[in-house]
Amino acid sequence: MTRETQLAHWIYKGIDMTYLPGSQEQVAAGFAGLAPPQPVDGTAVQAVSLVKDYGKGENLVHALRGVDVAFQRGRFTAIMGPSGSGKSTLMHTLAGLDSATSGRVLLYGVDEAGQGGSHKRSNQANPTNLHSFVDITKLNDNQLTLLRRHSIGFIFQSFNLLPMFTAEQNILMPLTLAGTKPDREWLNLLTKTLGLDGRLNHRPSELSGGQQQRVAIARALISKPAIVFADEPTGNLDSVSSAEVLSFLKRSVRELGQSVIMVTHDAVAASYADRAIVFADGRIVADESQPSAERMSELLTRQAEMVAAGSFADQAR
Ligand SMILES: Nc1ncnc2c1ncn2[C@@H]1O[C@H](COP(=O)(O)OP(=O)(O)OP(=O)(O)O)[C@@H](O)[C@H]1O
Repeated sequence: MTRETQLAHWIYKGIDMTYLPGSQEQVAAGFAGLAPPQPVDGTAVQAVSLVKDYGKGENLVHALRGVDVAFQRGRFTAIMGPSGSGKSTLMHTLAGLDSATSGRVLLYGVDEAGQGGSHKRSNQANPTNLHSFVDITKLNDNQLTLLRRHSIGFIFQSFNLLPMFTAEQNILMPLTLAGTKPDREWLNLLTKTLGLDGRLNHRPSELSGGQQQRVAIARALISKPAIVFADEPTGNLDSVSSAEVLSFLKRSVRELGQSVIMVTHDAVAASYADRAIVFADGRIVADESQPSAERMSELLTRQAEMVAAGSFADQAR
């Protein structure tokens, strides 16, 4: 089982999905004793001095070396960088799938029950209470489960749909597991925007790769999450399906007000984003707005050359 499949299993199928009623007290414990952060207008999620080390002694690896970055609401951000630079670690730590060694991860627009703000009642993702936040590094496992279920959407490279269920059942899975009724209007808007009308009764094996990924996008958006994380969402798709999926991700940001952070190796995929961050050796080394494929290729080539020249070798581990 790959790490990605394990994560998907954990999020959508595993014991972690045992229904837990979302009580105020459960999650409120995660807010106790927190100093207010420096609010950055329009921030969806923010890493503050985020450090992640793996292993110990000779095996110590500094995957994140004190990362400070804020991701805006209603924006599409790409994270790029050479293999092993820390992209997945950042995403997993921001999403509460991996614990931080030190630092904070502030998720904004989430109320004290970890269930998102007033955006839950509208067809837009933007919460009105911009300054309500949770430091997810302070939450326990049950609190993180609730938070992920209600406020975070995930899109994986290998779709991770459940083969025995229809497209509609897969889309509704996060709500089914949470014991929540679907907002039919939102479901209709999502399936229409994603071009899934007429495909809802099909099982994953009856859908193309691109269609399966669009079902996975709808599943990620169905709970109107505060933030959506996409890990190489086009990694298993041909160029036509990739372009389709990236256009839908862009539309979900433009038209549905969603906030998307995508890890990708593909400079063309990054060019669909409003902003692209380049990672190297656990640090941000470039931050581009309105990235072009050419500019991102150039930055990635430069980083690859630095890795090949051993520029990070003295800091390795
Ligand atoms: N569970 C783990 N245990 C030990 N080291 C790990 C673990 N996960 C990641 N690392 C190490 O942390 C560093 C960052 O890894 P990470 O997977 O975040 O990089 P990445 O940029 O996402 O790479 P890729 O593009 O290849 O997926 C690497 O040196 C990696 O070997």
